[in-house]
Amino acid sequence: MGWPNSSTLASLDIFRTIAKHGLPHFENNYASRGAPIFSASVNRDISDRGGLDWGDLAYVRELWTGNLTLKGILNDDDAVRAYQVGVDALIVSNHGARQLDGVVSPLTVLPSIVNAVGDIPVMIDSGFRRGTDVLKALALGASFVFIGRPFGYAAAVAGEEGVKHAATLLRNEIARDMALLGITDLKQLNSSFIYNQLGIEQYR
Ligand SMILES: Cc1cc2nc3c(=O)[nH]c(=O)nc-3n(C[C@H](O)[C@H](O)[C@H](O)COP(=O)(O)O)c2cc1C
Repeated sequence: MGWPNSSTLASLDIFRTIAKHGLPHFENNYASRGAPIFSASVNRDISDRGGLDWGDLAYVRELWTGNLTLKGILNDDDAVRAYQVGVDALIVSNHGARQLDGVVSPLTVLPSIVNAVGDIPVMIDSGFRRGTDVLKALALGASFVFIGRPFGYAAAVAGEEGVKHAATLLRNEIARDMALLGITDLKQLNSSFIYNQLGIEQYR
């Protein structure tokens, strides 16, 4: 198979887009056109999101009619604000504690966020490693639990087989833990499965 000829290339959407708008470029910081996206020798500035605010979320909501999920929520006020803007779901997350030092653990704030915006799915990630971690989050009201780095590590060690193996370990742990808790369906989980040592109101 040879290199596609020019008429094949022109029929590809990506080339039509590049022809019309130029090479893709980051525009989430400044409106001015930055460095080309394909460059080995450029200092990028994609870490400062200080220019983004709730108005941007409202704008995205206006433009995007599909499902909109907002990730990175860690307190009730932000959850309620996002809900009022019209997001369809939230992910309570500190991005794996890889961003701000000293940030709160998502599991700690989950019950209160679920309490604040209970009628949209509230999902969670950051630091979930074992079957019991997943079950704790579900018991505290999470609709879904995401796991990041463990699958990255599994892929690094053994590729697709590694990821399948990691998923199997987790699935087996969850099944065993459910048996140990005496439940047959995840829907049976609720906050009464968590011993509320601190007496936190929203756990009840
Ligand atoms: C290498 C790496 C890059 C990431 N990049 C982003 C990102 O660009 N945006 C984002 O919202 N989260 C990002 N995350 C965070 C993940 O989406 C996710 O929230 C986190 O890995 C979940 O925590 P866990 O890895 O402890 O399971 C990144 C995580 C890793 C490990």
